[in-house]
Amino acid sequence: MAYMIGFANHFATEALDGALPIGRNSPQQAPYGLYAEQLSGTAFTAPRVHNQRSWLYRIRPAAMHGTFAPYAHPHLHNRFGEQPTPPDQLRWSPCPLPSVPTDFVDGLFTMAGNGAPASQHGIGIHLYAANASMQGRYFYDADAELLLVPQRGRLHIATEFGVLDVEPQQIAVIPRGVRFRVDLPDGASRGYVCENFGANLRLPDLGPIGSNGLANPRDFETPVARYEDEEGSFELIAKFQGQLWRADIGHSPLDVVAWHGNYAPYRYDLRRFNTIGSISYDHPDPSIFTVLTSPSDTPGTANLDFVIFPPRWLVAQDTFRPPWFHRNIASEFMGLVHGAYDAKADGFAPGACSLHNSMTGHGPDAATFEKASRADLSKPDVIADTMAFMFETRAVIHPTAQALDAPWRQRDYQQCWQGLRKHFDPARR
Ligand SMILES: O=C(O)Cc1cc(O)ccc1O
Ligand SMILES: [Fe+2]
Repeated sequence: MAYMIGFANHFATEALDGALPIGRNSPQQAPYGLYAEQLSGTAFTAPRVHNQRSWLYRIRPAAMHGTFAPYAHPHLHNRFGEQPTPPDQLRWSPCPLPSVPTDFVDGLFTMAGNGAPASQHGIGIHLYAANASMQGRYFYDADAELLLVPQRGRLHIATEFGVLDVEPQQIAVIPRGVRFRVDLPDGASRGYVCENFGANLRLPDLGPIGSNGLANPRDFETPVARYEDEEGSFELIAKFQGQLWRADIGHSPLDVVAWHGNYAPYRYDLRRFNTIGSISYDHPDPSIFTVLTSPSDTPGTANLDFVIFPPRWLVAQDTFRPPWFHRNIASEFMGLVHGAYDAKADGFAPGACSLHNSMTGHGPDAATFEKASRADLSKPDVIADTMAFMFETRAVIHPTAQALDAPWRQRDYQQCWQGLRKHFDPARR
């Protein structure tokens, strides 16, 4: 068994029998000559229900590496709102795949974001486009928990805690600080990354839905311990306070032989989401599709909601079934992993993204509106072959200058609503 099941369980796993000390975390001498090390993902004194930490039993402590020096990355940063943020609807075609060897770290491109790592709120939204596995280099993000949404190609993510294999329509979450290496078994690969500077992602409350539904805890998978005992001239890349740093490291930091605790990476297959919708009338708010949420200090007003639009039946009667026209105090960054999105007939291909900021009007394009307002509602409509998602956040999402200037930006995006005809006729009810 390569994975253990459950969301934020207290897991215990060892790659060598007896590597976990029994009955204490920090014995005078840990088994096999391992070093004991705690990794805390919440304040020591966070309420027990939210407290997350793990104990790692490793060949060398995480402190062993050279001095960090800035690592120049041309496209990755957290400087949001440096230039005016337009209230326009924004959309981008899929970003190009690299033409020269590029690994996951070098292939990151910052699209947008809000807040800041220093104040531990907000998010950074990035794309990655890469074609090479990380060779002799390891990465960690001290600023954020990472939500990875592959769109093309699988990711083989070797972490301190074990290995996560994810393919498009699955996601991976790497907690803040966890070191990892990304291998690309399929070559040219692409996807979305959300850096969550705020509270760690958790499952939303279900309220009147009851004790089952949406993303079920059993479907989250955390890797069993696996270690590398390797020495060499390697590189440790850190993201700290919005920029990258590099240090020499003489061994693989993925040297954890055993670990226990509830702060660990996990994966989830979006196709397992239990999608709930209206079986009478009206299209519900998209919060019904929340997979994971990062709460802010204001109840019900998330720092980040990760929302998906999976395959589903539309059966509502006397209802415009696709997403409605709307304006929202929250800001919405969307992507498409697979298939087509039911609010947009054209222009939103897998790998594309869109940004509808606070109070910016948006909704179905003209073609979708015309079709859905005449659809035969006596028949249920099944939306198959689709997997769109949204990073929704309470604060305005500032696109970066490089995103606004990107050649793959669709400067004519607004045109998709210009064909909406005037139907108003005071003589007709
Ligand atoms: O804007 C969008 O396409 C996302 C969205 C979908 C939906 O079903 C309802 C609201 C909403 O913001
Ligand atoms: Fe929306």
